[in-house]
Amino acid sequence: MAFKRNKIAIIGAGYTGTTTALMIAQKELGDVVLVDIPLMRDPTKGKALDLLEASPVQGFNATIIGTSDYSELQDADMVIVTAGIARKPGMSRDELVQTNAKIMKNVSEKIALYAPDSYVIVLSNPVDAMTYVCFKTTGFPKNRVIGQSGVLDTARFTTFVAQELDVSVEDISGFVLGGHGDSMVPLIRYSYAGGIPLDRLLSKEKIAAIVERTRKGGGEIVNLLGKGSAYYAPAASIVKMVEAIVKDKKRIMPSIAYLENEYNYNNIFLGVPTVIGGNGIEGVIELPLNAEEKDALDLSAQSVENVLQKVGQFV
Ligand SMILES: NC(=O)C1=CN([C@@H]2O[C@H](COP(=O)(O)OP(=O)(O)OC[C@H]3O[C@@H](n4cnc5c(N)ncnc54)[C@H](O)[C@@H]3O)[C@@H](O)[C@H]2O)C=CC1
Ligand SMILES: O=C([O-])CC(=O)C(=O)O
Repeated sequence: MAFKRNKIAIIGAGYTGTTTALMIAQKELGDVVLVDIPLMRDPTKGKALDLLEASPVQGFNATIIGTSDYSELQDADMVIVTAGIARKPGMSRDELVQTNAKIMKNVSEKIALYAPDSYVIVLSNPVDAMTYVCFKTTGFPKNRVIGQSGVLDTARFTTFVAQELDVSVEDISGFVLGGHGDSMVPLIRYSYAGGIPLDRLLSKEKIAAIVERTRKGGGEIVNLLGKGSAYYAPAASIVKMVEAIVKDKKRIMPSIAYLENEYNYNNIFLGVPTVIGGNGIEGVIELPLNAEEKDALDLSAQSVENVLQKVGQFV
């Protein structure tokens, strides 16, 4: 049997979806199918064609098609869901729940129908709850339904630390856990600059300011843009997860995983350290947390639970 390229579908051809498509194609991770709702003209086809026409210039090999026909998902190896609305300045992500849960349910039914063996990465907000809706609607096993937040939140954290220390971002490592909201939990005890614990290099006050900026990192961009939300760093974060799966890299990164007793939580999707490889989420790593860290994680989990209360009718 001949080898063939991966087929990666992206549902939602807006800012995050198209940026993700470009990065996937540039890295030759697979052929891309962009899916969006039908409109009078055909912007999804137009965006796909424009992306494809970048391939001879940059020298990447991938087909990119745009469609509103869900049957084009047929046999996709991976599906990325970015469909839905984004928040406006002054809104919280949680305020998107009613609109996006309806969209997520609809989209998830299509994924289950046309791509029943696919690995799904969810981006749409509020992402912890939307990943739950996708999991319940598709009926896929928990290793194949993954939400993206921790890679992005950690990237924001490491960006701010590197700026503060005036050192390379490559030398900063950290871990942001919990829900993708203002109560997310950057774990300072597990954060390093060149192997040196962060609290040896930065004052308590500086660290507290970075934690606060990280928690509000999405809102900072929403306010600066005025319309829409972040898309370059979110797309880069999804692509890191896609690459870990299609290349079976078994990378350790935070992702939104279904928990069955890990960290003492049940029947919830929450950001935790995971191993991501050819089987999707191959494991959840349970870090020992001190009382303060566990309290912070409990608070964050509670805010995800509060949003989950509102998706009852969609699962
Ligand atoms: N989890 C995370 O870290 C992040 C999450 N987000 C979230 O991702 C979502 C997308 O953000 P953007 O791409 O910036 O928004 P966008 O508005 O640019 O794109 C969303 C696209 O979804 C499409 N869509 C709506 N209903 C659909 C359906 N039933 N089927 C197919 N397509 C449908 C829209 O037509 C639109 O093109 C938002 O909910 C946003 O809050 C954004 C950044 C980071
Ligand atoms: O802030 C938003 O609404 C989009 C998002 O989740 C992020 O950029 O972290």
